[in-house]
Amino acid sequence: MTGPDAPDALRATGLGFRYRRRDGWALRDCDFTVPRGRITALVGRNGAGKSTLLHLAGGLLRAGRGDLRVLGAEPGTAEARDRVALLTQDKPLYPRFTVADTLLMGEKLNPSWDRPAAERIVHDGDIPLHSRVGELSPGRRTRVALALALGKRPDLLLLDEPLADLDPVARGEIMAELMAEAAERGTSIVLSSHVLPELEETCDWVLALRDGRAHLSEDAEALRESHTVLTGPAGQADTLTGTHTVVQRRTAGRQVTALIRRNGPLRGDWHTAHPRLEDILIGYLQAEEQPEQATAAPRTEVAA
Ligand SMILES: Nc1ncnc2c1ncn2[C@@H]1O[C@H](COP(=O)(O)OP(=O)(O)OP(=O)(O)O)[C@@H](O)[C@H]1O
Repeated sequence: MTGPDAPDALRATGLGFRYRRRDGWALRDCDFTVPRGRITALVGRNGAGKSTLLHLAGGLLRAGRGDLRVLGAEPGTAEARDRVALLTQDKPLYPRFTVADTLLMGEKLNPSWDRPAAERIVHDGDIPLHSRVGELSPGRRTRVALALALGKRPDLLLLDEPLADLDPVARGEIMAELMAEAAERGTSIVLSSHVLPELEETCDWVLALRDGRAHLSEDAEALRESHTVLTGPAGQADTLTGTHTVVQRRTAGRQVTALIRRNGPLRGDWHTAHPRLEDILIGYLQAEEQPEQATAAPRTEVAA
């Protein structure tokens, strides 16, 4: 289904998961939605639960608690498998297959296989079709795995740290490929990465996990617009609490710098700056506690 009533790319309700050999929950009480047609940055510190979430969405794991839907379907069902492609960090490929064999396998397994798209990704990486997959560099293996995932022409593409092994040129090319895929076909893409600067221009939705919980799931532009970096005398820092959400605050001598989510006019004498998405995400990921929440106050634009 397409159009405004189409189901979300991801919808989690009270989602929880725990590994058998681990105390505690890898994911817990997760409630979030990721709309269709977005390129979503899935971010979080090491161990936050990103891979676990992608494995659940790809149907490799089953939710222990709550519910997760992919494009309205239960992950792992035939309906979801046809429409969802997952590229895991270990990029499972047959090492003894040649690249050509691998693409042929993709073609045989996927009725909607797009051979030109898959071959272009391999070709752009100068990867000879007769090379054995096991003899390729990790970055080139990533490209072949991406070719398999994109060649399937999925409606939802889940990528677990696809950029990690790629050189900077290849990272740029792959990100451009993903943006074109989303723009031309409306493919929803969820991409976990620690390379925050590269997400800035590509991603238009952010899903941030923290200690297994969904911390933010929000439009990237709305995040940029609602946050401000303030610098001013440390003595006036108290004017922020109670009105704004203070995501992060650092005091150096008599000066304080704070990243806030604005929730009303600013009081006091502040120098203000617009943060980059990267700064906002680092602010949320570094914050030791949940951000100091504002008490309910009317939401108005910043006067300063
Ligand atoms: N196979 C497993 N068995 C037991 N515990 C696991 C397993 N895989 C992950 N975990 C644990 O689950 C939690 C979430 O891990 P996960 O790999 O999902 O995090 P992540 O955000 O992807 O981390 P990273 O950024 O380091 O890849 C961590 O505490 C991790 O140690």
